[in-house]
Amino acid sequence: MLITIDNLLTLDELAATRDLLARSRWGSGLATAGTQAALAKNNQQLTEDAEHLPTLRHLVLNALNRNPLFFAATLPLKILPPFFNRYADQTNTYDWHIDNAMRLAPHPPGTYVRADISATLFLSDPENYDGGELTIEDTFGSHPIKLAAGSLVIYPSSSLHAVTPVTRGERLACFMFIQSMVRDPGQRRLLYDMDMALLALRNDIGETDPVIRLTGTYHNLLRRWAEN
Ligand SMILES: O=C(O)CCC(=O)C(=O)O
Ligand SMILES: [Fe+2]
Repeated sequence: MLITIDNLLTLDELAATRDLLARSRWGSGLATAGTQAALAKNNQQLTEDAEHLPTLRHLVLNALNRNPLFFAATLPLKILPPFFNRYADQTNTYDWHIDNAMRLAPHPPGTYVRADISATLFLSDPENYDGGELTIEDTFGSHPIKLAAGSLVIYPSSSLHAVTPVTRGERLACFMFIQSMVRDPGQRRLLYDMDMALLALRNDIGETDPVIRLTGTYHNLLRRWAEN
């Protein structure tokens, strides 16, 4: 399931994010790449000791946590602290890869986040760079994604994806990995569809007895499938 969320960041948050990134130094994207990803990855990334990284992470996590669509689509259990990347120099790119399944969490020490869902938050205006499409493959084909600054795409971490070379300008983004309460993408999809249909029904006809019963069924399915 590939879902976009427009305007995850407010204009003020987007401006603050860009300002902090403009005052940051970029390191090699290879810092968080495994051996296979290292062959595909040619971009830049904020290093873990970057001065503004805690503020940037706080800003993005705050925007995710207040967004009901993000919650409904991901059912987040754990979110790895977001990373920030940059593609520029007319060459940066990220070739086809699948994200690692398990990522070491900063705390508690020795624990892992299972990447069920990957997400990219676009931070540059699309007209200011060429290329840089995040291309995601699923059973329905290949989907090139290039969103307005401040908008987010989420997709299953199990999908093959790539970022095409940025041949003009710079592409700034924040990328993240989420462990869902519901591990299975098919079950997650059913819950999301049901949640959205219930939302529409509630708006159309209000909290009628069948709507209350169906909402109960949503929660009972979640109770059956959720893990923590
Ligand atoms: O830059 C992006 O949009 C995606 C980055 C990515 O796929 C990764 O870091 O694993
Ligand atoms: Fe990736």
